[in-house]
Amino acid sequence: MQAAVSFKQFVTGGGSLFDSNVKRQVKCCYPKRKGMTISMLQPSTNVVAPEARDALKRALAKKAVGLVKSGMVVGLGTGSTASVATEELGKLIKQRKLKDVVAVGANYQSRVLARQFGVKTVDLNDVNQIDIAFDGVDEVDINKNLLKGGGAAHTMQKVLDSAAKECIILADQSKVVLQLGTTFPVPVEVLPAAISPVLRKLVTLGGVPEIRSALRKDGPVITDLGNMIVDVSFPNGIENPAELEKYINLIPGVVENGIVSGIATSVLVGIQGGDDIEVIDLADFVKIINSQKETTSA
Ligand SMILES: O=C[C@H](O)[C@H](O)[C@H](O)COP(=O)(O)O
Repeated sequence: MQAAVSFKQFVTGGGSLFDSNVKRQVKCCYPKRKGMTISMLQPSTNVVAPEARDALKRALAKKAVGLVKSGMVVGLGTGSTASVATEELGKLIKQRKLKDVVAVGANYQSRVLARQFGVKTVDLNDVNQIDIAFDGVDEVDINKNLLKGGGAAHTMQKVLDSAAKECIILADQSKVVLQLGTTFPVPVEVLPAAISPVLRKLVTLGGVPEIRSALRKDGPVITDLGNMIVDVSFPNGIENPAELEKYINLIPGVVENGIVSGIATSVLVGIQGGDDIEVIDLADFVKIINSQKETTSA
């Protein structure tokens, strides 16, 4: 918990699939799936109530760990969703439903949690490969481009996620957006000694950079890797995530940024309708949205 600089200052208008034109179309006629009234999705606000959010995270986590097989090396992401997945993984190991599973944690916190939940951790450099990685996300678009780094851990998350044969992203419905960068800034990890020139370069890319301040400590957030985090808002959203990801990383002094294109192999979306929770693939979620657009425009 270190974001003393509220993300709200970066909000440039809703970027959710349920906002803008799509919002009005989906609002009244969201279809039923398996008897579930998804019209309860509350598209007008696209806010998932905190109680529902916890239930969605749990459902996502259970679905994700169901993909793990005995003997696998698992990559553990960070954040509240990935933490629940670690907890669920620990349960399966404790119940002996999974054997010989080891995990690589993306940061200090994920390793601590793994040990707490009885998941054996190993160093990334001690394994030949990661079989499957789970991770949360701040935003995901319909092409599986991700925006990560709300917890300032995106650099090692990207290393783990890209090293994994399968990278499974866990997102509740509020994380799915039409365009990245509309509700979150892009976190950029920067060498402290290079902070000023990097800030200037980020402005030339059209960004509005702000150094992330620590909570309950004066001064900036310092990452597990000893660097600073600059949150860069893009007032019109991000048109080409893969391109911007590359351009930011080309700035000398930048360690890594939170745009993740071309790495997620699967995105699981947790949706809620009333008391019902369901986890579906992003592609199916998009199909539902598109079918509604067709229905309403017919
Ligand atoms: O650095 C943090 C990560 O990118 C998290 O995966 C992301 O912030 C999502 O976190 P949460 O699952 O708590 O919403």
